[in-house]
Amino acid sequence: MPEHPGPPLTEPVDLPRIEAAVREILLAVGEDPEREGLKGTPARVARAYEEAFLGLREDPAELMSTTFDIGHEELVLVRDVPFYSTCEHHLVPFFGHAHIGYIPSPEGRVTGLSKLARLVDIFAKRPQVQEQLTTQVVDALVQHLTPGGAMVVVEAEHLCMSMRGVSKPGARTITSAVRGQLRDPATRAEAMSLMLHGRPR
Ligand SMILES: Nc1nc2c(ncn2[C@@H]2O[C@H](COP(=O)(O)OP(=O)(O)OP(=O)(O)O)[C@@H](O)[C@H]2O)c(=O)[nH]1
Ligand SMILES: [Zn+2]
Repeated sequence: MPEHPGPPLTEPVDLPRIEAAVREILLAVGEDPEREGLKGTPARVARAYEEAFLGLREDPAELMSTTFDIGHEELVLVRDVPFYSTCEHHLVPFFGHAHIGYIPSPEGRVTGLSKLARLVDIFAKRPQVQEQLTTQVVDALVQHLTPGGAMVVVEAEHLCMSMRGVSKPGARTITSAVRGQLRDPATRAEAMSLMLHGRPR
């Protein structure tokens, strides 16, 4: 599969295959998959992965097809959108908040605010790295809304850095991706301060 998002997958998740794999993992760590507490686990994990990777089967183009003719050509910003994603290196969660801004253009389109939050979920619900999540959201805005500018900032904690490995709970990673007019330093600074103003440290 390409690193960059391809078309949405049409085949459903192969739940029995995940179940078999989870059973193998349990056996490999020395557990008994037949014991009472673990009996339903492979099936539960399969459903949990299906949910965690829903975004592989969702289409950003379809989501962004609801648009309005509002005639607003100033910054639109939705901030503090919570998300949960899955680190593609360790298959453990990373989670936090996304801030999404864009400047509509006369030749472009304005979409519903909820669609910006849904767009984050479409890309978060895939095996991901934070940088790629950030650029995929901003590039989808550019592709589907043809805005004057677009900017996405993602703040997240990675459980692969908190609960294991380097063990640094509380460390937060901030990534940003900026396109078009929002690359102008003054506009970018304004958007960034609106995105991060008053956030708890
Ligand atoms: N750039 C980037 N790195 C990430 C992200 N999520 C996890 N990582 C890093 O991916 C790296 C994988 O490193 P490896 O050395 O292959 O794996 P590892 O031995 O498990 O590394 P440690 O996590 O340091 O124990 C780690 O440094 C993680 O912190 C992400 O979203 N973006
Ligand atoms: Zn990781």
